[in-house]
Amino acid sequence: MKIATLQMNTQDDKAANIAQAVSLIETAVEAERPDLVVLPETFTYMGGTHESRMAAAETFPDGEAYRAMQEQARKHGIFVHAGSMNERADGNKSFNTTVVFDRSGTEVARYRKIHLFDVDTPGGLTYLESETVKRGEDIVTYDCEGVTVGCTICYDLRFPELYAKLAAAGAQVIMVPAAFTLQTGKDHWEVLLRARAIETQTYVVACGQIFTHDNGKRPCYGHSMIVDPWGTKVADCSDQVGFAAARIDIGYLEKVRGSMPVAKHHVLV
Ligand SMILES: O=C(O)CNC(=O)[C@H](CS)NC(=O)CCC(=O)C(=O)O
Repeated sequence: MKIATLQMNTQDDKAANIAQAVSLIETAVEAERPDLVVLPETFTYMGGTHESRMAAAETFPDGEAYRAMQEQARKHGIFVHAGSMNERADGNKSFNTTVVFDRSGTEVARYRKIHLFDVDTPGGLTYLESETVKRGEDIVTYDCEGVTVGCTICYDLRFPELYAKLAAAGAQVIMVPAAFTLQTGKDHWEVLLRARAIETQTYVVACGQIFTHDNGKRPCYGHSMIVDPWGTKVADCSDQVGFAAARIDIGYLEKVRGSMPVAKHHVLV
């Protein structure tokens, strides 16, 4: 199984964002022949006002972005892990939702971000995601032709208990679509991704936003990467709009888990 992580720069023009995603999928499919592609958090819309974001939010399955990603899955015969899209919720809020399509374009998973980013970052930018987003409650995994894939989004990365639960549910690959900030990302992103991969002995596939959003006000860190179950980075998008790919080797994962069976050695939980 081969996965490509597609690093984007999303702005406040939904049609242009969908076009950027489609173009990256086409190029990555041509170059890498992946079985699965993953897109970043809120790849359909970033910036704007609360009103314009709500206008760009969708109901599924009739939303424009939903249908475009479903069509890409079907057209190329690949799994599309559509990082996240704003899904309309009650009370003038949305869910921050991943939808996954299989090779036929059938929806196989839907995950709503559990941990919301209400944080003052060191650079002085304040984020209050819970003001506009409703949090999800369910832990989600899906089967990708014999490989179990777990869903997380961005700030979820800081909560290892979620990753432990996904691993306990059988996850061999854990996805992390994100819009990680430059301020936090430069010091924490790779450390956290590699730690989650090492402690769960899974492939961690991270897919971020790069450059600025919201009229230059919000820089994201990029460095979408794939980390293997030993904690080694095996692919990195660096700091550009583009993609990186890696092969998921379940034999290697089993070897790592077999020689160091940490899942069987927990005594405090
Ligand atoms: O709101 C949008 O437009 C897209 N979503 C985001 O940017 C989200 C919520 S504000 N960002 C994060 O979760 C960053 C986490 C992070 O950077 C960290 O944990 O350090």
